[in-house]
Amino acid sequence: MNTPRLVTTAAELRSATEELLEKAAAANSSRIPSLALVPTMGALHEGHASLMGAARADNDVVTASVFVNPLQFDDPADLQRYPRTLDADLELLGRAGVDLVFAPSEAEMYPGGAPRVRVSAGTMGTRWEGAVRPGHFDGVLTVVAKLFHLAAPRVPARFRAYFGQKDAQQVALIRRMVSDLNFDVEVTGVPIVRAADGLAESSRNRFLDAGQRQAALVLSRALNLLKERAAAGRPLDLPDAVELVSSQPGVELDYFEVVDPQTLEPLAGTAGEPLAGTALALLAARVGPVRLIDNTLLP
Ligand SMILES: Nc1ncnc2c1ncn2[C@@H]1O[C@H](COP(=O)(O)OP(=O)(O)OP(=O)(O)O)[C@@H](O)[C@H]1O
Ligand SMILES: CC(C)(CO)[C@@H](O)C(=O)[O-]
Ligand code: BAL
Repeated sequence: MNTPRLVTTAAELRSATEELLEKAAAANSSRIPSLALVPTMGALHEGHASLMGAARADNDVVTASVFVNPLQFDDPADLQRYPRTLDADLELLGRAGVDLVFAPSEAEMYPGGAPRVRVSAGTMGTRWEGAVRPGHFDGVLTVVAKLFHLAAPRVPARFRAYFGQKDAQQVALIRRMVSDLNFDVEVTGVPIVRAADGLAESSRNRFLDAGQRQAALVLSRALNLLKERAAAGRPLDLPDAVELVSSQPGVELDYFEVVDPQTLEPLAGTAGEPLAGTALALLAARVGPVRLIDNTLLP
């Protein structure tokens, strides 16, 4: 097993990145090396391992960050109980072949306290997850912008960043930020990893008991139903899928919509007509102590 190098300050991250990129450039002088950044909040699982695997397959140097970003939590209790498991995370990152782990303290990331100037996610960040967690996406984009600046190569290299499709609204917003604000980074979205029972892997799944987990399976079942209908060219009948979830005891639906995958605007005609083109079905629900999100691309 490779042991990743753990750095906790911006200065260490910069010099370790430069050293690894120079080594990669010397080992293969026929092309410029590539650097991958995989941002996480830790408590890593198979979903994260898949992100690391995608980054490892395509790049010379892979950096993962582990930072529970207080700016993106609107609920202090959620922030306080967010699982922090750095030792186990380092083991997983080692097995995944990650080179460098950036795990800064809050004081390192926000030396002056909460930043007064932030990236605004605009109206795209006030829908769906943003409606339920006000300010969440401003917090996400602000920390991601900072991580891009901190991790970016300062020697010639391609720079790529990897995010999971599980957080589909987050990936769409990060892509918009990169294009609207001219960040020099290529964004890759990695498919959702699910447990054998169909539940999308999430750090928060550990808070579900067996009955709650069983109830939560209705979410992926409802998304699959839409996927099957879309693949067969049949009307989606979204209200029927919404009813399937709403009638499951123990599951409280926050939203369930079919939207444009880039703009996240709702698509018309999701009840009676077959789908024209591609779409994203996305939902969030509260199950026992946790909020779960899930989505699928259609068809
Ligand atoms: N099941 C999954 N499949 C693919 N990517 C995932 C999965 N779970 C998380 N990711 C991705 O990993 C990155 C880090 O996510 P994060 O650390 O918030 O994990 P998480 O499990 O989504 O946590 P939580 O759901 O509790 O917030 C994000 O880009 C996220 O989309
Ligand atoms: C992208 C991210 C690491 C920013 O804190 C977080 O939102 C996450 O883990 O998805
Ligand atoms: N993966 C999204 C991080 C959060 O729930 O804050």
